[in-house]
Formats: sequence, C-alpha cells, structure tokens
Amino acid sequence: MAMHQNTGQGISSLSNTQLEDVIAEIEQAIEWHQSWYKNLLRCLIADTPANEQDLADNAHNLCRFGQWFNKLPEQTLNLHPYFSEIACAHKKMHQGATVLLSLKETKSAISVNLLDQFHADLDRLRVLFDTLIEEFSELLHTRDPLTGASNRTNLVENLQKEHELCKRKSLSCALIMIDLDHFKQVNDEFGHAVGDKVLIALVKCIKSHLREYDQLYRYGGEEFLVCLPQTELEGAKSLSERLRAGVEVLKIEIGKGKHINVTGSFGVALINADDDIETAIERADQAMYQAKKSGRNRVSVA
Ligand SMILES: Nc1nc2c(ncn2[C@@H]2O[C@H](COP(=O)(O)OP(=O)(O)OP(=O)(O)O)[C@@H](O)[C@H]2O)c(=O)[nH]1
Repeated sequence: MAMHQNTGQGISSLSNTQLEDVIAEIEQAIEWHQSWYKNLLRCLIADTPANEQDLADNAHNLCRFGQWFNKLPEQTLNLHPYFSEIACAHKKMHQGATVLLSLKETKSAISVNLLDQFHADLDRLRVLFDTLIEEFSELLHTRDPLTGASNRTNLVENLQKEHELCKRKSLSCALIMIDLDHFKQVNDEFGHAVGDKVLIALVKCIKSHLREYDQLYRYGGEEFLVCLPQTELEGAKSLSERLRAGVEVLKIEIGKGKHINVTGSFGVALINADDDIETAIERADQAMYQAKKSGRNRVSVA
C-alpha cells in the first residue's frame, strides 16, 4: 500500500506522547484481534459458544479498539485519512464475523466466498494497522519534539529529492538558514523555559509563512533550515525579509504581563544545478553568518 505523502494537519499537530499512545493502542488492537480471531475459529470449527458481543450488530463498537476509536477527540486523528479507512475496514470485518457466527448458530452452511471475504477484510485491516504504525513511527523519528519542525534525520535525502525534482523541471530550489540572535542571553536572563517558548513561537511563525510543500528543519539548537522548492533567489530573499519582520514583532510572554522580543539572522542560497546538498547548506550558513557579522536581524544572500 502506498504511504500517504501528506500526513495532514491532523497528525502533525499531535505531540510525540500522543503519537506514542496511538502506536501503543494500535499494537494492542493487533494483538487483541489476533486472540479474538483464534476464538472465532474455535467457535466456527470446534463449535464452542460464541461471545455475545460478537453476535451484536455493533460488534465493532464493543471491542477494545472500537471503544477507544469512538472516544477519539474530533478533528485530530479523525482527520488522518487512514483512520476513516481503518474505521470502515474494522466495521466490515466485525460485521463479516457476525454473519459467520450467526450462520453457525443457526446450523446453516458457511460459503467459501463468505469466508474468503472475511479473511480479505481481516488482512486489509492488518495492513492498515501496520501502515499507520509505520507512518506514525516515521513522524516520531523525524520530528523535533520541542518545536514540531523536522529533525535532521532525513534532511540531506529529502533535499536531494527536492533538488532532483526541481532540476528535472529546470526550476530553482532555495534554502534559508535562520539563526536566532543573542539567544544565549535569552536563556541566561529569562531561563531555559522561556528560551524553549521562543523556539516554539519562532517555528510557528516560520510555518505560518510557508507553503504546504516547503520544508522546515531544526538544524541545530537555535538554527533552522528552510527548503523552498520551485523558488528563485529573489522569492527566497523576499520571503526571508517577511520572516525577519515577522520574528521581530513576535511577543513572547514571560509572565506577570511582560513579554520579550527576539530577532533572527537569515542566510539565503540557491541549490545550484551541480551542487551537492552539503555545499548548498554551507553557502546558506555562510550567508547567515554574514548577516550576523553585518549587525544581525537581517537577511544576507550567498
Ligand atoms: N532554551 C533552549 N535553548 C537552547 C536549545 N538549544 C540550544 N539552546 C541554546 O542556544 C544558545 C545558543 O547560543 P550561541 O550559539 O552562543 O548563540 P547566540 O547567543 O544566539 O549568539 P549569536 O548566534 O551570535 O547571535 C545556547 O545558550 C544554547 O544553550 C533549546 O532547545 N532550548
């Protein structure tokens, strides 16, 4: 099954703990349905009594997974395309099992087609469960838990892909390196928790200016890298200028009705046609240092 390219607002807004909880719940659902299936076979083949809840019309709502799923907060996981698919597949499989059990209860014959259909539904549910675990684990593994920006795990590989795509279409791909100014001072003066708040606010601000297919990475402690596919130097420069201005007016609450402001330095570079990614990042980094050297709170172009 193809992985969904866009994991959607729904799951990207979940914290790492929430993602871990979902993975644990799905793993338990797999285990639970495995022993449920063994029990079903016992009923169908060895004629042991069927479980009352498996004969109910709403058997899918009564199993452990069904109960958990129905309690999910609206507009979070429900927005993830796999969850609606899982809900349908899960319901269909339980309904198939109910039909099989009802036939057995009335001593009617179970056709091969019905049995095959039930097994196909069971297999489909398992594939959906596995794919969801894979996708959520990937997100956990590739995301910075504090800010929600991507971490560096797949940075070079992803940028390489974007660069190749842009090259094929003779389009440019731009990078912006962003580094907060005097951030150590923020930590020293107001504490690490305020520093963390600044990083979270910065990422929220940057994300609000990006397109869906732009990528944002936490490159270092207070250093972030943006990849802008299909973007010329001029476009990247003017976006950087908007980002710079946006960061400058951010108000970070520090309690007692007070707030602080921060600024950032920005380095812009294109990924040239024959560049390797590391070289292009290095140029964006150099441009950012140039912005620092020229007084900070500014944009510099490689
Ligand atoms: N609160 C917080 N601070 C962090 C985090 N990661 C790195 N830092 C801090 O970021 C600061 C970076 O300081 P420096 O590299 O000296 O840079 P700077 O003070 O921003 O100075 P310039 O870059 O030269 O403007 C250090 O104090 C780190 O402890 C984090 O996750 N949370």
